[in-house]
Amino acid sequence: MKQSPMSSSNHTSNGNASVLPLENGFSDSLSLLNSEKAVEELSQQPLLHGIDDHLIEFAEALRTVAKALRQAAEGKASAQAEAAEWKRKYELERSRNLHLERKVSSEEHLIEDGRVVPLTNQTVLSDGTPEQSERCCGEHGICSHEVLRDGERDCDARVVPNKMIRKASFKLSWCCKGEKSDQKKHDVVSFEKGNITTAERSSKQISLKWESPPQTVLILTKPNSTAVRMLCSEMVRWLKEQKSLNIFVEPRVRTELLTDSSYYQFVQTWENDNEVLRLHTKVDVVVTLGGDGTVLWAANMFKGPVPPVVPFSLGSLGFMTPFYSEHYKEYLDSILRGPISITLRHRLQCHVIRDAAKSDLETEEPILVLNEVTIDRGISSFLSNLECYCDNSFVTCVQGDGLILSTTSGSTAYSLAAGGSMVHPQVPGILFTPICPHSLSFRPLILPEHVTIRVQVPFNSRGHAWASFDGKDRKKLAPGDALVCSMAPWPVPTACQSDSTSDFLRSIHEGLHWNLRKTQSFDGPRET
Ligand SMILES: NC(=O)c1ccc[n+]([C@@H]2O[C@H](COP(=O)([O-])OP(=O)(O)OC[C@H]3O[C@@H](n4cnc5c(N)ncnc54)[C@H](O)[C@@H]3O)[C@@H](O)[C@H]2O)c1
Ligand SMILES: Nc1ncnc2c1ncn2[C@@H]1O[C@H](COP(=O)(O)OP(=O)(O)OP(=O)(O)O)[C@@H](O)[C@H]1O
Repeated sequence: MKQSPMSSSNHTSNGNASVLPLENGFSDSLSLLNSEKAVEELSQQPLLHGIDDHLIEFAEALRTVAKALRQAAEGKASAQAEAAEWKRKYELERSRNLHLERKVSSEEHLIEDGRVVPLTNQTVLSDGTPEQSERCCGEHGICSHEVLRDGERDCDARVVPNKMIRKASFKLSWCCKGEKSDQKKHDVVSFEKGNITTAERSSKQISLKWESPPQTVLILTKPNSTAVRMLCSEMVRWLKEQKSLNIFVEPRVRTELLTDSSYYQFVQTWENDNEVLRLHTKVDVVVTLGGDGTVLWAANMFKGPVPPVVPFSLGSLGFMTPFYSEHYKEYLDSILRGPISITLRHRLQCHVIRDAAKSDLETEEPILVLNEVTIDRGISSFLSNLECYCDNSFVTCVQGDGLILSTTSGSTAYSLAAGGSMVHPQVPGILFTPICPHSLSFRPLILPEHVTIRVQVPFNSRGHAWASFDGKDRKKLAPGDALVCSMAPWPVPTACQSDSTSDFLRSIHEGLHWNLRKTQSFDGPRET
């Protein structure tokens, strides 16, 4: 339809306030009305001889279309008129406020050395009007940090315009489990002038740059695999001869290497658990050869800080193993040079507190998990009954097969199988996923990383519960026992093949064939 020459005007020819210009591709209502009139005129002209029924039908159709368009335009016109009315009211209110503002600030002067000085920190322009120094949102915007002025209302609800309201100032502080810590204050959030702004992201792609060259590598391997064993001996030789590195392996692997050849005498190992506890002080890089289970194994060896882990894929799935073993030389070459993109995989720290314990501090050795801790009914045939608390607030009572408390790295493992969401490993959070809950309304939760979760086996529970850690180390929980779980201070830094996000997406595509569907054919019904 042709645009009416008057379509950009806000007024009709009879001077009535009408329709504002339309911005959605329609012509304005006036042109629609004109079209309808034209159709009307056309249809009322006497039929010329020879014009057949088609023309009548055509005119009827045009009239219907024009009528529909007119109705649409009228609807839009009334909405726009209403908007215009609101805008007018807003402008009126705004100019009244500005007027009051000027009045108040002119009353707020004090005499200093015989000069008139404004009380506020506003600059006064040459004409005496105060300059709006914080007008950052454009002419019609209201910013939260602007000083808002308002009036008190008298008993007849009339505005008495003399009271000035300022935004209250405040301070933010950070605390976790009762302890105050302002360390992150200016890293992540700023709160200058009463405005809270996220200055930085709390989690980012992390890059590791060596400040001195790595010297010692620990190689951990999946047992009972010929392919892994062959690759391990080849890699040890290359790292020694080409990179002159110190090499540590597990006692089992050293024995295997020496069975193959006495050449491997230089390979180091440990003799007892105490030496394992001190490994992080000697090892610069950990290489894993296996699947996800080997990465879990490596994480489990470090009860405190973990050196960067380079996971090579020699398993079937490999969500945490982005490196292809065929290209190990190129990968290791670039990793030893740095910088490396890493994913900081958070771990959960779990404590079992027995009923007999006098306080929550009396716990068994903490256990760190990279994937999850599972509390289930084990071999018991009874429904498990678990009372759950988050920072001492009651969450729910899980009645079903059990509960999974998972890290975001573990979100693609058991938690996924139990219906939990898949979460990017760099997202800080704890997944709370029930296993076969006997309830129609239970849904998995994701809780923030700073909380402490307590799972209590109630005294009235019919059976025991069993806790397992990354699928291992089962511990029996009797009625009255509890498991307390929070984020551990030592994450597992795993090297990325490209970056944390690309590696995560590639693993869910390749590992799970996530959302793989044949593309719908072009051939078929289509919108016209
Ligand atoms: N129903 C289930 O899905 C189920 C049941 C029990 C245990 N698990 C998982 O197995 C893990 C132990 O792994 P394992 O290799 O020692 O035992 P495993 O040899 O029995 O392998 C379990 C499978 O889980 C995969 N897996 C492990 N961690 C993963 C992760 N973060 N993301 C995606 N997949 C992952 C492994 O690749 C493997 O295919 C447990 O932590 C638990 O998450 C899953
Ligand atoms: N160094 C190790 N010593 C003892 N056991 C290990 C070691 N590395 C891995 N395992 C165990 O071996 C099992 C299998 O390991 P992993 O998951 O790495 O291989 P996979 O099962 O072939 O891989 P995928 O799960 O991808 O198919 C796991 O239960 C894991 O705990």
